[in-house]
Amino acid sequence: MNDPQVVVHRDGDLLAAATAARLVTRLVDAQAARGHASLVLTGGRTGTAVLEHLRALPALHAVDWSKVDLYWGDERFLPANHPDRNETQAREALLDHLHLDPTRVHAVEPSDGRFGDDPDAAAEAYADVLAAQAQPEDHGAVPAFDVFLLGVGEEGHVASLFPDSPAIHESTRSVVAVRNCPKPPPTRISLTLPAIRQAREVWLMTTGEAKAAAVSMALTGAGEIQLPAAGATGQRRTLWLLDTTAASKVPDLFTPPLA
Ligand SMILES: O=C1O[C@H](COP(=O)(O)O)[C@@H](O)[C@H](O)[C@H]1O
Repeated sequence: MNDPQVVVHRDGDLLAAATAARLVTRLVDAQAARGHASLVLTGGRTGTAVLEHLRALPALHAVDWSKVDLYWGDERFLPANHPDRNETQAREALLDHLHLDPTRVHAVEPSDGRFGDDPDAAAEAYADVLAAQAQPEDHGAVPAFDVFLLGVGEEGHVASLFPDSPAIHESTRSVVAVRNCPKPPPTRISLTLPAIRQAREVWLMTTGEAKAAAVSMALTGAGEIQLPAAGATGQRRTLWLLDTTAASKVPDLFTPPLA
């Protein structure tokens, strides 16, 4: 497994702007290599801020967005177009302003969708979507995503994998229904750690003093059951993108002083 890399930005706005620029470069490189790219989106404040910055970036159009497969690492299980759905927020922040191929936008079923109010059926259907997109060279039940974006909760959750919840113990399925979440809404759909770990690159992004303890523990040997962010790693790269306050408890080893 690769060692995590840590990049610290002066504040949250700069972090979101720099991550947006980094994302354009990564997607352009993937398309140059294979003709297409894949990106897993996250909900939450930092994830949405990155998409807003992307929208304003002139280099945005260096990416051929019609050849980007978009997925969500987790979704709040709510009716279609609900303002709290991660999909709705991503569409408003960026996706509605791009020329996407709708067949490459892989959203999680809403609670008033094909499976009605049955999160297990919606989770199973999303696992089928991911399996259908996985290529033999991906060696797994989900695609080897180019970039998997993740926010990090104060208690160390990533996607909708909360500490010591049934979902964080999942070792075979790629997508699960999550109930009784400590953060509203209580019912969600989430990719699991085995699915996250299929990604080429995992980028964990967070800001603020309230996240500092979780970030520090994840980087210094916490177990993934108690601190799910500790188990979110990429095949080629695991990148922590932080502002100075979220990084304030990270040992110097990870954040060498600038030359
Ligand atoms: O509810 C969620 O929260 C996390 C973290 O959000 P943040 O606002 O603290 O950045 C997010 O990663 C997840 O996708 C989302 O469903």
